[in-house]
Amino acid sequence: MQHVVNISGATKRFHNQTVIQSLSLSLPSHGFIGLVGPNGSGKTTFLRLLAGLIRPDEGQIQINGHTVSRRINHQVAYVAGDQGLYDFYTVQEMLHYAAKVYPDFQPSKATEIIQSLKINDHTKIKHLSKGQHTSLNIAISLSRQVPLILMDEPLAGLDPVVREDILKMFVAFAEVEKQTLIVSSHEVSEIEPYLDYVIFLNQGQLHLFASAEELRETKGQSMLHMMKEVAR
Ligand SMILES: Nc1ncnc2c1ncn2[C@@H]1O[C@H](COP(=O)(O)OP(=O)(O)OP(=O)(O)O)[C@@H](O)[C@H]1O
Repeated sequence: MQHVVNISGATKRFHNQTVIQSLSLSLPSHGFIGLVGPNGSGKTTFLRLLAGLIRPDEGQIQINGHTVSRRINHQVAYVAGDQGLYDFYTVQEMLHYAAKVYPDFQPSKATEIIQSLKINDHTKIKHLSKGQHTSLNIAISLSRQVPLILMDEPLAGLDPVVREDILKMFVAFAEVEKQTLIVSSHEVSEIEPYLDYVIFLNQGQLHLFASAEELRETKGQSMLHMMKEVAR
């Protein structure tokens, strides 16, 4: 199997707290991966390490053979909260900006996604609802031809209708046959049906990395159930 991510013995500490502990893991070069684990298990830190926003104190992280640093953003799209959009732009101006900044950006795909979301592209970013704001941010990432897309809790704080729209957007527009999409979520049962693989973190350690199908068949229990067991 080809791997897009190779992590070997990665450890990350903040002050004296070890947040990611001797983590080793290789991730396939395509598929939808759910990153789950109890609060404080290190999910955000894990994604920030992959995005090159922070460095491991020990160990190695490589994406397609390149050691991760801030310059890795030509290989990685990263979505976290409200970051990345400029309030004073219209949606259309934001897409033009993305096309300038990211050589891999596909404007026609972005336009198609925006239309499917029924967002008017003349609207100023600051006038978008929270759901539209998040959806636009995700749409921009899904329009990049990068091997790895990372999303930190993209469903957090959104109502069920918007969450479902975002999940539909993943299904319709993520190119999981040639890209790897990693999405962290507390809403495990909500994303579970869409997943190809699951990364389970607990107290900064890799509890489990497995194919979702295998888990459903062999464990015969839901991921939510497993997460509750681990958190106990
Ligand atoms: N920049 C930082 N400085 C100090 N401590 C940090 C920093 N970032 C994370 N931590 C600590 O690392 C631990 C893991 O945090 P992280 O946000 O990675 O977990 P998480 O699994 O994403 O949590 P949640 O599910 O609550 O969002 C927490 O105890 C947190 O306080």
